[in-house]
Amino acid sequence: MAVELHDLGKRYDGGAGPVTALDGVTTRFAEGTFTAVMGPSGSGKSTLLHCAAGLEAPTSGTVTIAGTRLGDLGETALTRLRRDRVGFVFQDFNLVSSLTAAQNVALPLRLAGRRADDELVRAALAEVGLADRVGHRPRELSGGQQQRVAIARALFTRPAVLFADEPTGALDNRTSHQVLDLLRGLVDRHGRTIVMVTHDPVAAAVADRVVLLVDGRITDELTGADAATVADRMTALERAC
Ligand SMILES: Nc1ncnc2c1ncn2[C@@H]1O[C@H](COP(=O)(O)OP(=O)(O)OP(=O)(O)O)[C@@H](O)[C@H]1O
Repeated sequence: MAVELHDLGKRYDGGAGPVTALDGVTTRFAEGTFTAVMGPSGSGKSTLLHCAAGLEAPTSGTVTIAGTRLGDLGETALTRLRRDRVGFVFQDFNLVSSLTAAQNVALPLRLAGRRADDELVRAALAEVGLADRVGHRPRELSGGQQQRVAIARALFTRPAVLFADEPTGALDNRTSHQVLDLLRGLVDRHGRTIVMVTHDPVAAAVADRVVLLVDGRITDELTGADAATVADRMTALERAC
């Protein structure tokens, strides 16, 4: 199993009073599967992704990635696991503007004091369809191409799972489709495991499974649903909230 979440809870004790962002989430993301996480605004989707990726510590419950329980790790081991076993892509790409596509892909390894093999970097960019953009800087790339560089960077260490938080949120429809096709192909052709937060039923329908969150709890799941079915379920959820 790529990722297992057991009875995950997350509470924020902010100035405005405590907020329960996750309330007993139990689920699993199997290797070679594509899962979308949906839910109304504030339902805990980003918190779920951050806790599952080890970017934030849950208040209770456990996260297990490729057989390793994150709560058992010290800070150094957790940093290493996050770097080597977890990929993360964000809505706004988070590329370094002064670096080329290839340098951006190699950056996490370089920051860890390791060298990235040029051929492997080139292959990673080829895997996302950017073999001819290796030397381009982010401003010389379209939004969709920048997101593909971010995906290549996230996958470079061959992580057990790729988490994507609204990866198509900043892209137009056509470019979104290209990025979603790429993600689907990474699962189908390369056996990657992807967990993606999205508001978009069309994006969610590309996944094998859609997990629906309400008030920090998983309330429903859909398997193999088309965009219309996902949209109907979301509308029903939002009406009930
Ligand atoms: N750092 C924080 N401090 C306090 N409360 C927080 C913090 N981060 C998130 N929350 C709260 O936790 C709840 C879940 O937030 P989260 O961002 O996970 O929701 P979301 O489903 O991703 O929302 P959206 O779709 O609007 O991005 C919200 O009520 C939010 O206000």
